[in-house]
Amino acid sequence: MKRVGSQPAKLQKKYRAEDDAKDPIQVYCRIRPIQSSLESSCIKVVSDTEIQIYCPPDERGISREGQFSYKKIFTEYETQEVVFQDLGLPLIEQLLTGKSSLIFAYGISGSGKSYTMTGNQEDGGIVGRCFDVIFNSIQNYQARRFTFKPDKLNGFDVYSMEDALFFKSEDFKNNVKNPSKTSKKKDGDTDRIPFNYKIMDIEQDVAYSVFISYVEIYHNYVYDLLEDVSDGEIRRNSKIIREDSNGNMYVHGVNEQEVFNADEAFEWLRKGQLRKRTAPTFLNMDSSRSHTVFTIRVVQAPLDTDGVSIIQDKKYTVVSQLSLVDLAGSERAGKAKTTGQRLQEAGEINKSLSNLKQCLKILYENQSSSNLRNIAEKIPYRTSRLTHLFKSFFEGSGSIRMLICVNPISEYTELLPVLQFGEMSGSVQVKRTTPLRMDIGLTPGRRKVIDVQSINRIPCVIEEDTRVPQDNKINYESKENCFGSYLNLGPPLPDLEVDDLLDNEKRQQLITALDQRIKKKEELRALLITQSNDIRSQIVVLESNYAGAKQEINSLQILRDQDTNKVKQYQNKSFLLENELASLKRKLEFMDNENKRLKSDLNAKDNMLNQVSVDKDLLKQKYNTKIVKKQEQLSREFKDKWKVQENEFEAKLQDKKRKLRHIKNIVESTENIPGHFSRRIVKRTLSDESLNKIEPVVNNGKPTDSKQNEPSQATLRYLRSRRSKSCDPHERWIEHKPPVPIPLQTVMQPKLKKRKSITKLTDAKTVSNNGASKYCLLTQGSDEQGIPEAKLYKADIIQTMGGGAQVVFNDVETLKQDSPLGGSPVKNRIQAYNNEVKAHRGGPEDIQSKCYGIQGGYTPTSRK
Ligand SMILES: Nc1ncnc2c1ncn2[C@@H]1O[C@H](COP(=O)(O)OP(=O)(O)OP(=O)(O)O)[C@@H](O)[C@H]1O
Repeated sequence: MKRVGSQPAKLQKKYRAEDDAKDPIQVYCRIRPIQSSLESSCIKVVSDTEIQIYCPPDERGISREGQFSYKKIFTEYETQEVVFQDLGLPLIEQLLTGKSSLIFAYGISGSGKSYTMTGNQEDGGIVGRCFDVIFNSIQNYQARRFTFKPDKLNGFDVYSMEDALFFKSEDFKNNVKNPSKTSKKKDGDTDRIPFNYKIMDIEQDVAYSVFISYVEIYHNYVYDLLEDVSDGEIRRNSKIIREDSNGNMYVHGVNEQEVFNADEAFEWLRKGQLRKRTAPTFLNMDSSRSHTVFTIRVVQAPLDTDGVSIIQDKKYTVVSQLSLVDLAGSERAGKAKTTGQRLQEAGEINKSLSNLKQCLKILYENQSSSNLRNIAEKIPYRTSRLTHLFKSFFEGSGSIRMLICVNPISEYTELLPVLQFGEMSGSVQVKRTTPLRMDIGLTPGRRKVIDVQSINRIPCVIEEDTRVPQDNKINYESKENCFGSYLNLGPPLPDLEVDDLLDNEKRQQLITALDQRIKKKEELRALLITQSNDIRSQIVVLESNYAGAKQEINSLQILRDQDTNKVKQYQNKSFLLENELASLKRKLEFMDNENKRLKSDLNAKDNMLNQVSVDKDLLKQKYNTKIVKKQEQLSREFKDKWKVQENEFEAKLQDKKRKLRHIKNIVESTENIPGHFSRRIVKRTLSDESLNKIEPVVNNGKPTDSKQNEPSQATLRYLRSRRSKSCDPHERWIEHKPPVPIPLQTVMQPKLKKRKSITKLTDAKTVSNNGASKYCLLTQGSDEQGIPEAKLYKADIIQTMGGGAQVVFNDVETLKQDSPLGGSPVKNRIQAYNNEVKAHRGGPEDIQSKCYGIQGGYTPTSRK
């Protein structure tokens, strides 16, 4: 016989040691629908396996977001059925093949964990659907009630049919005595809608029994929710967790109920839920205050060679379990608004959840490649009952699935750790438990043979009506003998003794009866053949119909799948669009506020600008009046100064006029100077009319010919002029001198004792190598009035460290010939000379030009 399932302890351990394969914890995420249109979601579904959460910008304009990936994301539109098919159904298949699994729902309070795990009457959750699928699948292969009984050590004892019948009668008596302990439907309980799904491919040569238990972990104590206490009884004893001989953890002494159909199991679930501790909080009106663990255990034992009875050997019994855990929600006291007892509960819940997180984290770190030292840190399973109970799962006694439930209206900071924990858990690996097939040497298909023969249906799997007797009355109607008249070949054979064969009459009766039977047999055979043929042809028709229907179903399924996918895509799209719309709305709101703020800023600045311009105008006005006042004051001062200066100039003018008059008098008195006092006189052109007037030279009171009397002419001479050296020495001059000699002091060149004269300065060594300490640059030019002047720019020569010299100018000396009467004597002399030349050539004679002619043109030479 080929068997699928977890094996007896020793065998299992042997196989596990050989098998090092590991699987990651499969993490799913379900998003709860938003209940009010006013609430906005902070979750965006990116794909089937990825979601994004984001946090709207805070007051500093910083927004945050995070992306997480899981095995699958169930959006708010996914139904309970879809969630079950993806999450629960594969685990039921495993369960029936003897493999254990664990599902736990994790999330913040009010995120939909209980809704997903247990659901409600109309829309059952994973637990209820598990019952339906299990019983739909095994209904023809169930063992008689009480064939298996828990041995209190997490195993099961197998009993014979007689023992089972005995236990059954005992149980029946108990139920009759204590009707309150039997579960009854209450008035008002609506009928739940069963989930019609059946696993077809299950092992048939075994008999199955299903046991359920339901515990809660409250304040780190384990309580049995199906404990055999009457409903009014308040307190139950806490249970302890133990390890069985296979290393599996179990709740010692827990009440395991054998159930025969989904309704019965559902009744127990309902009963347990009534006992479960819940309380209203701000986050959830029916908040779980404890972690609950619903365990379904399937016990399987192989049928014997005949396919009739179960092999009563414990070592061939296979037990697998599915634990469905609804964790209490993590909650912040502030948000849940809990106080007193609720606050204490929340503290305990958070403590056990954080230990669960810690265990998985250490498991992950021990497994991760970054753990280079390869030293596994001890995992604190025992710190909390929750992790202690599932220690064996984390160590590889079954597969684990986690469902992260999220409420999209939760805050970013609340969601972040939940989603991070989920993502991290998805990286934790647990040992793979492959269902092992053990050949116990029996022919497969034993049950089928018996079924086909339809003889004596397997007593061990005949199900009696297991329902609780209505009104405590026993229903004695047993199932009808189904073999009926087909096996009756005719009238009964006459009772014969051996001696009766000698009696002809009796022998004839026997022969007739046998003939009738033979005839009946022939008839039956013919009937069988016709019926077989009919059935065959019907089967052929049915098969062809079936093939057609199957094809049609397949094509319909394909169409349905396509439609479903399309619908999903549209749903996702619309969800994304809604999210985008919401975020755009938020942005718009933010921009509106910003706009308003900027407008008010602008207005304030406008007002400020107006104020500033008013201030400016006032200031301008103030300064304008000040300027006007200042101008008036300045013009008054200027007028005063002007008057003073005018008076000064007037005084100076008068003084000059007086001096001129004095000179004039001197000049007029020259007629009395003896003729032999020949002297050089320079005639000046005077601005003063009286001075400009040149009077003719008078000789003894008589006017003389100008040419004749040239040397004795009385002319205005410039007293400081110097005789030019360029005059020809051979010329002979008549010198007309004034009576009083005038000192000649004009020096137009410097007198430098030790000097070197140069005309060009091209080489710096000329200055540096001559041992000179002074430098003089001589320039010659004329001033604004055209009077020639020589300028001496004097400097010190300072020797530098590099062997050069630096010339530092520190003085300017200007040499200029000036006349007390103004004008340029040199210029006048040049003019006079030119006139003289003209006069010599016989041009018009003029006393003034003659005077200049005597003096000759002297151009001061410049020294360099
Ligand atoms: N997918 C869903 N569809 C419709 N309603 C939902 C869904 N998920 C949750 N709800 C509703 O949200 C409410 C809270 O859900 P539930 O009690 O399952 O939260 P919880 O996570 O178990 O909370 P706690 O941890 O406090 O027990 C319930 O009224 C439930 O009906």
